[in-house]
Amino acid sequence: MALGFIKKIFSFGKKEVEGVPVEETPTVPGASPTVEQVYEDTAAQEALPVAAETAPVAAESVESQAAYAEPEAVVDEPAPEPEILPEIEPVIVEQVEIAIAPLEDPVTAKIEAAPLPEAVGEPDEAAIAALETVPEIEAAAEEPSGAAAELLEPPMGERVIEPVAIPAPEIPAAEIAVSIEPAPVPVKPSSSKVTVSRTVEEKQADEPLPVEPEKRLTWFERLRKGLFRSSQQLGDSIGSIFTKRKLDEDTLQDLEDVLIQADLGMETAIRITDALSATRYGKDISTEEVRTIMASEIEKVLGPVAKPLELDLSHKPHVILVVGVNGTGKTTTIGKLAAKLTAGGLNVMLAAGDTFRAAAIEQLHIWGKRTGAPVVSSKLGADAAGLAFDAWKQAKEAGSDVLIIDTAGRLQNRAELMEELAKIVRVLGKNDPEAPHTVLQTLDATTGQNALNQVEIFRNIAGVNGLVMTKLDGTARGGILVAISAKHKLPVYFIGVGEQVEDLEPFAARDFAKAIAGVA
Ligand SMILES: Nc1nc2c(ncn2[C@@H]2O[C@H](COP(=O)(O)OP(=O)(O)OP(=O)(O)O)[C@@H](O)[C@H]2O)c(=O)[nH]1
Repeated sequence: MALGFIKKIFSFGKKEVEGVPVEETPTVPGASPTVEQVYEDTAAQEALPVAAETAPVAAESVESQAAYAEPEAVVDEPAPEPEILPEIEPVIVEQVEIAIAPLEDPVTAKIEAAPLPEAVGEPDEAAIAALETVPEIEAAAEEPSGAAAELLEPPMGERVIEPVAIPAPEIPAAEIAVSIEPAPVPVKPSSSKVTVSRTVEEKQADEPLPVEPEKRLTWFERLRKGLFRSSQQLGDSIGSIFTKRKLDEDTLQDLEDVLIQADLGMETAIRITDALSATRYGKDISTEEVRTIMASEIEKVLGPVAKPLELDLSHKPHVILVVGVNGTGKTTTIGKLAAKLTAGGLNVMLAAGDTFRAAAIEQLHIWGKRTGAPVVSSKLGADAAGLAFDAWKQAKEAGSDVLIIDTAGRLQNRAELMEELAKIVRVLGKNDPEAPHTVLQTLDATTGQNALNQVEIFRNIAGVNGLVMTKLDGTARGGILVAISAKHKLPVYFIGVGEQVEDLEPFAARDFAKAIAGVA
């Protein structure tokens, strides 16, 4: 990849959603295709290296790769789920009254083979029961006395043929349908009734068809679903404010309170109420109109921060340090991001800077295998800053384009841990005064107001210069991102909308604003 001192900007463009125009990604003439171009190529996406076998062999210098050469099972091959089979219970569907004739002719039972959906697997008790009963019925018919007499002249006036277990291998139950037909037998005139459970055949007709695997929602559907609850609550509150009331000082004040409660922040709340009063003061206004103006104002706040991630590849490696509170999705985001970058043809190296948790190191190795990115790690409890320093050297030697460093999650109020983070930043600067070039903070969308404080402190300590909001597919409260954007104006590069490798999407202001406001 031609680099030199040319500053190449790699940006991840936005896909057009519901009529939103695609933003053009600036490219340098003659430069290699941008990540956006490659990423948007579906074939390239599909060719995303996932299996460990497709991963290039990690650099020899990478420590502990051997230690993490786990069995295949560690990587993302889920064990096949046992088939969930519809349980068929014997049900007496219909009672058939049969006049029993003298026992001259046999009562027959017929077994028919009929293909069933694959989903049926276990031997059906009623089918087995009926099959088991056949020889008994036939035998009884040949010998009218004894067993037949018992079967055909039930003492209680009703008879249910009882199931008897038979060995499954002899009867491929998945392919058997059984019907027991009392006719064509001349039967004994009698008031006796035989109740036949025509269970299996009848029941099959009622059985649900094989269920198709659930269709995965698109990222935008997951975003909407994640924000649905909060946008619905917002809509309900707005509806209750404006029912039979005009837009006046009181309703505007009530609306402002509701918007603040939805984490949108004072600044944006005032912005929305100002926009409303400018055009609709003293008039009736519907919830839909309020929602539409709200979406438009939120988009104005988010538009300037919805930016593609820029990689300055005149620095080799471009260092991305990923920081944030515990469990906000740092490691997962690193894995997703590495997948995007490697799919775009970049050489990526990962560094397991969370030296506190063995599971975190292991998790990063798994992502490394999936994405074909070598992972630098050290033993548990090692100095994280030292690890970051070594990782940079190894990335330099290996000619990596990008080094992504994971860090231990920490609460922003843990001074000693925050100091450790500051040390990582300082140490990286010894190798390359401008490193880390990108300090990415992950924010959990299910967190409310606290996220504002998290950004404040991580920004001061580690120089955060970009954000990723994760878990927007959960029960998310996305409003806080609006407040953070209004206050910090930090670029928001991506949103996380699931746990899978492909569930990282470029942040699109209009989509997000509409999802929060609940506008179609
Ligand atoms: N639903 C959903 N889950 C996510 C998303 N991103 C991360 N997660 C999950 O959140 C959990 C925590 O993610 P991690 O990547 O381990 O978070 P972390 O910040 O590295 O955690 P620590 O190392 O403990 O600080 C995991 O179960 C992830 O699968 C997302 O966008 N959507």
